[in-house]
Parts: sequence; C-alpha cells; structure tokens
Amino acid sequence: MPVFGWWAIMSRKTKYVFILAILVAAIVVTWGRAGITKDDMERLRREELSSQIREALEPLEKRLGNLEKGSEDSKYPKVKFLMEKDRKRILVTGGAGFVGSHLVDRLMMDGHEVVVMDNFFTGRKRNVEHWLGHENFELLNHDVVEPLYIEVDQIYHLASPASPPHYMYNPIKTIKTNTIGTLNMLGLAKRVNGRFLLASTSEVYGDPEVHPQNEEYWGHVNPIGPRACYDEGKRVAETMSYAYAKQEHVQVRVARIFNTFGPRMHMSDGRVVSNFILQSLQDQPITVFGAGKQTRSFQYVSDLVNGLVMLMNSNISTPVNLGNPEEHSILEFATIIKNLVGCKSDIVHVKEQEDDPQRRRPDITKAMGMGWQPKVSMIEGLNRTIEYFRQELFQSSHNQKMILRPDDKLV
Ligand SMILES: O=c1ccn([C@@H]2O[C@H](COP(=O)(O)OP(=O)(O)O[C@H]3OC[C@@H](O)[C@H](O)[C@H]3O)[C@@H](O)[C@H]2O)c(=O)[nH]1
Repeated sequence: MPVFGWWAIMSRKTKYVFILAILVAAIVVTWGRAGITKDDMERLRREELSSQIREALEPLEKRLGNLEKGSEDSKYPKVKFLMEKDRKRILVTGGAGFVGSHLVDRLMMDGHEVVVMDNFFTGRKRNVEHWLGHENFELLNHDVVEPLYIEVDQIYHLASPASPPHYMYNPIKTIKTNTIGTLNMLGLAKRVNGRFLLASTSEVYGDPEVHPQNEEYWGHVNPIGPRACYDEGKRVAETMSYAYAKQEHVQVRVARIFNTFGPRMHMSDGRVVSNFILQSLQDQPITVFGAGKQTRSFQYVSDLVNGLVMLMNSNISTPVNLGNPEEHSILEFATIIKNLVGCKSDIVHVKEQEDDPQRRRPDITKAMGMGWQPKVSMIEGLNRTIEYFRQELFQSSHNQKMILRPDDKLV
C-alpha cells in the first residue's frame, strides 16, 4: 500500500504522534550529528593547524641547523682533510711570531697537525688565536733554549728575535736562542728522525762585498759588532745544521731569508717597513738612518711562506736564498711609502746604524730552480700592509686588539 494510503486511514491523533516522532527523531539525529561534527571539526582544525606550523617551521629549522653548522665551520679558517698517511705532525718554533704565524696558517690549512712552540718574547698569542681549540693545533709556551721531547715529522725552526732592535736588546739571549736552541731542535730532529728546516738570514752575508748575493758567497761579517749576536748566531746555526747532517744523517734544509714584511708585524717591531708605515699613517717624521743610500730588497710574507714549504719538501739540502730581488735605496723606499699613504710626514735623517749592511739583494737563481719565485709585487704587499696597520691603529685607539685570520682578504 502506498504511503499516501496509510496516511489517509490514520486518525488525526495518530498523525500528530507520528509527525512528533519524526520531528524528535530528526532533531536527535541532527543534534547528534552536529555535536560530533563540531568535535571532529575542532580536532581536524587543530591537526591542520599543527601540520601547517610544522610545515612552516621545517625550512626554518633546517636553516637554523645549517647556520649552526656554518658557524661551527667558520669558527676556524677552512682546513683541508688529509688522509693519515699524508698528514704530517709539524713543529714550528717561533710559530706565534710574524713569519711563524703565517707559516702555521698555511700548514694548518693544508691539513697538517701543527705544534707551535713560542716563548712570546716577540711572538703574540693573538697571531695564532684563530686556531686555539682546533683538533689539529697545539700551542706550547716553551723556550727553545730548554730541550723538548715530542714526536714530530718535520721541524721549522724559526725561533729568534729578527728585528735589529729586538735582537740587540738582549744579545746573550739572542746567542743562546740561536745556538743552544738550534742544538736542541737538531737533537730532536735526530731523535725522531724528522726533517729540520733552519730559518737563516741574509745577515749571514754581513755587509756584502758581492752583489747580488748568491749562496756561494761566504759573507763579510764583523764577529764582535752589535749585529754579531744575530748574524754570527745564525752562521753557527747553519754550521750546526750541516754538522748534524754529516755526522748524524739528519735531513736539513737552510733558508736564507731576505727582508720580509707584511701584516702581523709588531707595531713596535722597529724594522724599516713597519716604522715608515706607522710614521706615515700618523703624520710623524719618517726616520731615515744615515743618508739613506743603503739598499734593501723587500719580499711579501706569503711569498716567503711558499718558499719555506717548497724548500722543506724539496731535496735541496744546501742553503737557498728566499727574497724578492726588487732593490731600492732606503731613501727611495721612504718616498714610496709616503706617497702610498698620502701623508704630510717629513723625511728626516737620523744617526746611521753601526755595521749597517750597505747593499742587499738576493740572487734567487737557486730558489727559482725549485719552481719558486715571488708573486706579490712590493707595491701590492705594501698596500696590504698599510691597510693592516691602518686597521690596527684604529682598533688600538679604541682599546680593541687586531686579530687577522688567514681567510681575511688582507693576507
Ligand atoms: O726607522 C728606520 C729603520 C731602519 N732603517 C734602515 O732600513 C734598513 C733596513 O733595516 P731593518 O731594520 O728593516 O732590517 P735590516 O736589513 O737591517 O735587518 C734585517 O735583515 C734581514 C732579516 O733577517 C732580519 O729581519 C733583519 O735583521 C737599514 O739600512 C736601516 O738602517 C731606517 O732608515 N729607518
């Protein structure tokens, strides 16, 4: 029977009851459904929201992670990874000094393990501060005059004051450093069967009668003059090196280093480059010792470091000159720096130094034979050094210390 037929035979009361029942059922269903949907909707909404937050946070977390990783990486200058068989353990005496610290940067970045030994007479912690805590780096506060027992493959022996006012300050200590200190390091090289490089100097040629100076020249040195503690000290250090080579079969390398300059020279170094630059930057008189006709040839520190590393790893056991043959009189040099800085300083002549070598220029034929030659021109090097001292003067006038990392653009 069709629904309409039922409806027709229903009493009025039954119809009311029927309609009421349908209404109640509809309300119950609708309310019930509405209640569940509300909860579900709320849950869904919450889930949706948290997934949106997660989605939004994910790239941020990733970036934060990368930043943290990045800051860990950039805490130290970038270091190559070397397999154990290629990685050497290298001692650098005087490694916190001007040349030493640049050499340390190079060896560290090449991926080696580096032990720096320094007594901090002229060296400074801040020259190597950027490596403190690195797993490949160790810093020893130790005087080379005392023996040292460690295990190393190579020794770069640079420890000694190098600037005339510094080495003349305590001549006996300079002699001890270059004699007893060198003996100690040669003894260490013998014990560990390591290779030893001596940082010798153009000063072994004294006030030369041969020009330019090649390695065959024996030199012209005053053994009792004010420079003797250094030049005779280095001459005997060379003698000791070859005695150990001959008698004990120690592998030795000898670099005769000519005048070198660059960032990280001490403000009170006292050598001509830092003196003239600092005087020019402060509009003070530029002090030329004597008439200024004496000559020097200046090399930039990064060229020297390349030469030292090349020589250490070469098979040349006889002395090798490392220097830039571009030669200038000291008076010319004063004018060059004055012009580069663009200052108002006067050039003044003060008392000449006793035993000051009159001409100095390296013959670098031998070094070129091992594939080395200076790459940084004197002017380019001077501009970088002027910038370094400009920054250092600014920072020290604000009670800040100047720290130069090898990944800074300046080096
Ligand atoms: O203010 C100054 C400083 C120095 N000079 C002169 O500039 C010339 C160079 O003097 P420096 O003190 O820079 O260096 P020197 O050449 O005398 O000795 C250097 O030689 C080679 C390295 O082994 C050493 O770093 C250092 O001993 C000298 O003729 C000196 O008399 C000045 O005219 N004015």
